[in-house]
Amino acid sequence: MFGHCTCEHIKSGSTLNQSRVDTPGHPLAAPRTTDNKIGGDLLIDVGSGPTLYQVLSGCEVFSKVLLTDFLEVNRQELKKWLKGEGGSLDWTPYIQYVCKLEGRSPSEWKEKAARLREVVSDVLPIDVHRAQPMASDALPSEGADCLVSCFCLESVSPDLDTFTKALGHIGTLLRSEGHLLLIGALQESYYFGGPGVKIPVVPLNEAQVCAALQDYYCTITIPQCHWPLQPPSTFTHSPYSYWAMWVKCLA
Ligand SMILES: C[S@@+](CC[C@H](N)C(=O)[O-])C[C@H]1O[C@@H](n2cnc3c(N)ncnc32)[C@H](O)[C@@H]1O
Repeated sequence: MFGHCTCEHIKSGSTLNQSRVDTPGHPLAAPRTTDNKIGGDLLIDVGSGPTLYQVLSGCEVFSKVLLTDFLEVNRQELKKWLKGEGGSLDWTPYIQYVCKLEGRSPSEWKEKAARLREVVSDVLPIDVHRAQPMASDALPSEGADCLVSCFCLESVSPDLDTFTKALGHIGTLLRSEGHLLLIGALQESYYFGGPGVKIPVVPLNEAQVCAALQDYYCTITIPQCHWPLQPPSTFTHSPYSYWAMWVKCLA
């Protein structure tokens, strides 16, 4: 089954490490640390899983954030953290680290956690394989100002064609000229969601991802940015890099 990584896998420690945010020029920190003027009313995180690192900077520059996932168990984990319930994943070191990336004091982490809890308005179901991935009343008719999606599309798509279509489906959630912030792994064919839980991934190269994007999006505002996994990952064989791109959407 593609992409069914849950909080139990994450808690086992195999899918989460600081390399996901510990990266020079990490695009998730970029809204606050570069000249790129990304921000607005609504940010949707596509395929959140049970994780929050991907919206730790975005929550500062959007007034509303929607988290989404296919699996109820992941949505429940996110809701647990948002409600401050015990037993949820501890995001403190990540929040402190992102504060540092943003040039703030790590001691400001509590303010960031409070801001995140304030702006996340819901955690909703999504299926990127459907032409309408979310319920029609889940977002404003004009669409979101920005989408972020991390390690989702390639891990839930069995082949390039499905990946490409999924990119088009999520584009329907985005307003005209909104931004898509896409992060993923290149040349990855599997990752370990937990000990012994091998999850298949469609291996993609940069040219394939760019071609798929060009089917639906335009104006690549920041070209692709590659960075090595540091430290080398124990949960994937993806050789050297994650991949990121910011794209403006066609109407
Ligand atoms: C590799 S995980 C990535 C999670 C998170 N974004 C991260 O960076 O750690 C892929 C996520 O996609 C979700 N997923 C599986 N099938 C999906 C689908 N058809 N549509 C949207 N998300 C799906 C899984 O539940 C899982 O949380």
